[in-house]
Amino acid sequence: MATDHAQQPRPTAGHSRRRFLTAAGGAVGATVLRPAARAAAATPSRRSVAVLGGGVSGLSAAHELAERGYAVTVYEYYDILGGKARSMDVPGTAAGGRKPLPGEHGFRFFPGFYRNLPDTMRRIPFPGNAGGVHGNLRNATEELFARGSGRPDLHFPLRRITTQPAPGDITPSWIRDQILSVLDVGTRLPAHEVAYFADRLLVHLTSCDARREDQWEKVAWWDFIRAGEMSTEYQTLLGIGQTRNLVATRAEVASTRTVGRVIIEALILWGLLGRGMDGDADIDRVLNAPTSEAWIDPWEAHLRSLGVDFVTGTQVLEVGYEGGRVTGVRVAARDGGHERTVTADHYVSAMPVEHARVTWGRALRAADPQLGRCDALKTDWMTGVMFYLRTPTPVVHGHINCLDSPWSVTAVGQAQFWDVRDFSRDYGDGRAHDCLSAIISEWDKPGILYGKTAKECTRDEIVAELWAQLKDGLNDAGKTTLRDEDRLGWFMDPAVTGLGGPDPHNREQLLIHPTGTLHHRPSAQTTIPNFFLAGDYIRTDVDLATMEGANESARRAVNALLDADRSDAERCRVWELYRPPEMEPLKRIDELRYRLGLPNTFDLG
Ligand SMILES: Cc1cc2nc3c(=O)[nH]c(=O)nc-3n(C[C@H](O)[C@H](O)[C@H](O)COP(=O)(O)OP(=O)(O)OC[C@H]3O[C@@H](n4cnc5c(N)ncnc54)[C@H](O)[C@@H]3O)c2cc1C
Repeated sequence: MATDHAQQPRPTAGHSRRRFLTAAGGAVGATVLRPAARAAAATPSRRSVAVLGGGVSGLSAAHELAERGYAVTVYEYYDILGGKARSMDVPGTAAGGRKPLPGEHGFRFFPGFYRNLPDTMRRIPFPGNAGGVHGNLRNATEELFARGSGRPDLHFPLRRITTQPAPGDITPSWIRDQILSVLDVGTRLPAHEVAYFADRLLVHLTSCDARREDQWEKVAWWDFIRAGEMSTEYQTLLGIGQTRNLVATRAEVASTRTVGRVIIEALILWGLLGRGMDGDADIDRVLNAPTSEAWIDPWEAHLRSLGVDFVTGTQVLEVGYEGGRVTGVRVAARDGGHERTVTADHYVSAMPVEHARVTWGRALRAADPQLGRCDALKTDWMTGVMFYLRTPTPVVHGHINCLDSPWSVTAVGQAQFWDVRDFSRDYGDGRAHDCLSAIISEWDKPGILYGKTAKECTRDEIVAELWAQLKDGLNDAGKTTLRDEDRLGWFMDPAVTGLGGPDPHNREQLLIHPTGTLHHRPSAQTTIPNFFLAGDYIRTDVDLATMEGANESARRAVNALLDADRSDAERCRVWELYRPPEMEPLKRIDELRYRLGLPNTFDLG
C-alpha cells in the first residue's frame, strides 16, 4: 500500500466570439469545433498566445482565448494539467483492472457563491450532462465542527434556511449532539462576547467600499473582533476557525476586509440566505468523482478540440523583455535539459506568485512597478493527506472542521459524494472503500503526539499526528468514527520534500491574506502591451486565493488582451460578489462619515 511516493500577423484580432462560434456551428457558450472551423483555426495568420502555467487560471485563459480564435499554447511544469486542483494517481496501487487510488494536493470545495468558475464548468462538455462538468457538482449539506477532548460536536446545516432537513437526517443522536453542543458552546461563549461579535459584523456589513479598502484592509481580523481580550472559545470559534482552518491565514494577521467580505458575508451569511448564488446551489459543493476525472481531464480534451496545444514537463525560466515588449520566454525541460526560447504575439503568466516572480527579470520589473510589489505577497503551507479506509466512512454529509486541532485540520469523506463511482470496484486493489481527505493548514504549531510542528516532523510522523488529531476530534462523546485497523494507507503530494530534515520545502504553497495584501496585488493588465497576469494572487473582486479567483483573474487578463488587440470579440463576463440592496443606504451614509473622518455608525470601538 502506498505511503511516501515519488510522483509521481494579426488579421483575426477582431474575431468576435459570437461570430467565431457561429462559424464553428455552435451556439453561444458551445463547445466542440466542427472540422471546417478547426481548419480555419489552424490558419497561420491567427494571433498567438503563450499561456505560462496549466492550473485553473491558465486553463481558464486558454479556454476564453481559444473560443475567440486565438492560437494558444500552454506551457506547464508537470506532466499533467490542473495545478493545485489536479488529481494524482497513487503509484503502484492499481490491481485487477482498477485505476490507481486517487490522490490530490488537497480536497476541493466549490462554494455556492462562486459564479465565474461555474460558468466555465458549464462550457466544458461531459457525456450525459446537459450542463457540462458543472453537472458533476454535488451539494454538501452539513458541516461538522468537531470538538476535541470529549466535547460534543456541532452539526451545522449548510442548506439555505428555507430548505428543511430531510426527515432521515434528524436522528436521536444528532438531536442530542446539537443540544449538548449548543449548550456547551453557549456556556463557554459569554453573552457579552457574542453581542460584541454581532456588533462587529454590523460594522463591516454597513461599511462603505472605501472604508473597507483603506481602514479594514489594514486591521487584522483578530483585532477587529477583539479576540485577544476574549475567551479561548471565542478565539477558537470566531477567530481561528474562520481564518486559519479555512484559508491558511492566521487570524492574528488576516485582513478584516477579506475575512469579513468573503468568508463571513458571501460564504456564510448570504450563502445561508441563498443570495448571490450560482443558481440553486447550496453553500458547499464538491465533485462527484476525483477532480481530474470529473473536471480537469474533460477540460483538457475540450481545449484540445478547440485547438489548444499543451507543452507539459516544461519549466518557464525567464520572461524576456526588450524595447517595451515581451520578446520571448526562456523554457527548459523540467529536469533542466533542452533550453530554448518560445515566442508568441501575447504572453499570459498564469503561474502562482512565488513561481511567477522569479521569471521576471530586472528590465521587465522596471517596466511595470506592480511586478516588484508582488515580492511583498506572502504564501504559506496548506497541504492534504488522503487516508484510504477499509470501511465507508462518510462522517458527515460535508466538511469536517476540527476546531480544537493545533494543526487546523479540516477533512471530508469523499466516497459518499462519488455517486458515479464504486470506490472498491473502481480504485486500488479492491480493499479500500473510502478516502478520508484531510488538510493541514497550520504547519508551525506543535502537535499533540510528538510536540513538534508539522514542518519538523517526518512524513510518517505527520501522518500519525494528523490521524491522532482527527481521532481527537471525531472519536469522542461515546463514538468511534475512526479505527486504526481501518487505515490501509495514505498519500501526500510529493511536492512537499525534505520533511524531518533541516530544510523542508513545499513547491505548492498558497497565497495568504495578511493585512495590506490587497494593495500589493497586481491587476491582470500590465503596462507592457503584450504581457498579462492571471492567477489567484491577481487583484480580483472575489479577493480570496481560490479557484474562483484564479478563474476571475483569467477573465480579466483575456479582456485586457482583447483591449490591447483592439479586438471586437465579446468580452469575458466577470461576476462580482453579491451586494445586498438593503445595506446600500447604510453604506452611503458610511461613505459620508468616512470622508468626514467619523467612525461607522455601529462602531462603538
Ligand atoms: C490544500 C489546498 C486546498 C485548496 N482547496 C480549495 C478549494 O477547496 N476551493 C478553492 O476554490 N480553492 C482551493 N484552494 C486554492 C486553489 O487551489 C488555488 O487558488 C488555485 O488552484 C490556483 O490556481 P492557479 O492557476 O492560480 O495556480 P496553480 O493551481 O498553482 O497552477 C499554476 C500552474 O503553473 C505551473 N507552474 C508553476 N511554475 C511553473 C514554471 N516555472 N513553469 C511552468 N509551469 C509552472 C504549476 O505546475 C501549476 O500547474 C486550495 C489550495 C490548497 C493549497
